[in-house]
Amino acid sequence: MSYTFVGLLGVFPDVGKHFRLPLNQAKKVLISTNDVPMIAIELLEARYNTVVNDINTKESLLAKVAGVNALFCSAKVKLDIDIINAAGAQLEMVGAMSAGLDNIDVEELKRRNIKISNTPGVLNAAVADIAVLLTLAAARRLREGRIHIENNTWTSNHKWMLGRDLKGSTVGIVGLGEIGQAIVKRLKGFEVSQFVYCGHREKLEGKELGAEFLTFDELLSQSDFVIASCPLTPETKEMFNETAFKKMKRTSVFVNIGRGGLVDQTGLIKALREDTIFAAGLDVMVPEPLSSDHELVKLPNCFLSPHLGTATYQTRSDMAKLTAQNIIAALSGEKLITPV
Ligand SMILES: O=CC(=O)O
Repeated sequence: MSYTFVGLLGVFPDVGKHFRLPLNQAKKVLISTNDVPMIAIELLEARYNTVVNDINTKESLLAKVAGVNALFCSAKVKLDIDIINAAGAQLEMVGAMSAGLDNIDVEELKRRNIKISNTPGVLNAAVADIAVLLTLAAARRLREGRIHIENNTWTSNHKWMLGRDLKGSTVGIVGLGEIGQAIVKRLKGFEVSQFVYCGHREKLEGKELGAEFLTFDELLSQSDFVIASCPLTPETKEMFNETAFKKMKRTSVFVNIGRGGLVDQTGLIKALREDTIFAAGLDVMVPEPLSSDHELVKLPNCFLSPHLGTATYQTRSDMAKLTAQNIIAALSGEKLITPV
């Protein structure tokens, strides 16, 4: 590169975008969803033969994935062994624009030495904010209150619509990963009296946050708020079932920002209907999207949000950029930024 051109880049950084030749047109990247923030598309298009498609079914992914070196994927379609086989032996990298990997056959990808990345870190704040929102909304009966306004049944009575306090409460975090820790940091401002958590092992971060490590059963019976912030794995599948809800306090609030599959929804519906627990706030459920006539939608003590955990402009943009940067690292033979 000439000094003049390098100098020009310093003064007009955008010039590089127009003059830079694709580094490797021979490498093919498939972005499997067309709703990805532009930043990621631009980063990849500038370097590789990049195809953007809106893929919503397994059949269309099977048809489009053949011959790609890297796949930028969203959670719309399960990435199973059929897709991996259809891609072909040249597949080097799968970049997931999500923290959760329950939709991807990670084991099979690893067995074939295909690199994988996800997007931890950049989404912690947004997801933790939603957890706080759901905790407060469920505890203070926001859905029920709204129904009363709509039905003209708003009552002035000192015993009407009483909720549960975070102040002085015990909050139990199931899965004290980065998101769980971000939730604790936020809730500290609400004068919670004790934080407890459970998971595979006691963590230094738990000690630093002043949270006590308990077994799952101890956490259920001692917590006023139980917040699920763990990944969905065969081990955690439906861990919140009828038995678990029975171990919780009748006054307790259950919040889920992990995955819908963590919950046996029939058990949850029963617990909410029979006042085994006080209320629930869910950002994730099964299936997604949930149909409007689903029992969970009808329950007044269940506050739902449609999987909005990472849905902010900044977070989605950061997730897309990180996914693209991981793909670039993989295709350049460099270390991934956030490998799985
Ligand atoms: O649910 C969102 C994610 O896993 O990123």
